[in-house]
Amino acid sequence: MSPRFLSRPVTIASPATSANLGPGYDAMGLALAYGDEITAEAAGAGVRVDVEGVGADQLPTDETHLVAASMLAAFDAMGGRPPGLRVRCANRIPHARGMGSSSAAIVGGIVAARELVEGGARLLPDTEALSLAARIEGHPDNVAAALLGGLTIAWVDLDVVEAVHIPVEASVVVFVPPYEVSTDEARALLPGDVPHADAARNAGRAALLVTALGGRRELLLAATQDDLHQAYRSPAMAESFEFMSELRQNGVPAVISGAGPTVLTFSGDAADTDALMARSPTGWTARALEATNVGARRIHA
Ligand SMILES: Nc1ncnc2c1ncn2[C@@H]1O[C@H](COP(=O)(O)OP(=O)(O)OP(=O)(O)O)[C@@H](O)[C@H]1O
Ligand SMILES: N[C@@H](CCO)C(=O)O
Repeated sequence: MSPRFLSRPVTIASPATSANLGPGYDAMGLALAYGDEITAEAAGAGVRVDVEGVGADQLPTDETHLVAASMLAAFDAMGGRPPGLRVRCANRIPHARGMGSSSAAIVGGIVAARELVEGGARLLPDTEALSLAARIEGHPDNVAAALLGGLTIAWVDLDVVEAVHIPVEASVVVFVPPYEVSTDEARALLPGDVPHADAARNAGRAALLVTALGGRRELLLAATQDDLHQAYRSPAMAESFEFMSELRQNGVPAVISGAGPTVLTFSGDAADTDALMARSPTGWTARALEATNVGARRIHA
């Protein structure tokens, strides 16, 4: 039976996310208090998307737009689509930089669709929304953090994606370079196999990271060491890899954010944050951000 669509527009705030956090490749994600807003309404006929901010004049304006496509997939999962859909995106998350722009679009779209359907939360609960979002994105780490907020650890059993949400307090600085690297390009650089010793080391560091982010800040440098993906990807992001390595040599817990090329550091008090911001390479944008324990959510109507 086709669902009943609500007539009022909804606005969703969808957070940026940093995946991997060093050793947690394809599993760990952290939601950041910075993001995009999506306003959507089941109205008119056909699909129309307006974009302001990042991606305006570049992104499609029809049903192939990632937010619209994710909304349509969510409507299908809930039993049917409305005759028309109007979407307005106010984008702040930079694209193809490793800050989870595609996950914010996918999860924001799914949550918007859910809010436009009577009983949407029952028809598409978080458990199912997460698997749907991960299917669209191709891996679960960013979408889990975008949906649930906080620090998330996601895993996949057959086709079902599950995740735990761990509330955290964390301050970070993101250093966004002026160049893009798409996730597809960064994933294509990874080898099919890795040495057993590297995998074993990563497992230990990822486990340690949960404790480090739980308050044992002195462990963060050791806990963010990665041997599975960052170095393999360095040919596509040489400046980022070099900057991250230099920071780590100076004792700063720095990682490549997501699939890169943004570099993320965990920071301490305001003075530490200011000192880190001052190290931003010329032409890059440094931003001090807090983690948020809230995922994509309705903020108006
Ligand atoms: N708000 C958006 N609206 C529509 N399409 C988007 C939006 N954000 C991202 N995209 C699409 O996703 C692409 C970027 O996705 P990609 O997975 O390569 O990087 P990312 O999500 O920014 O980084 P990462 O996954 O490493 O954190 C963009 O080039 C665009 O095609
Ligand atoms: N785990 C993913 C995150 C980027 O979306 C990767 O590193 O490719």
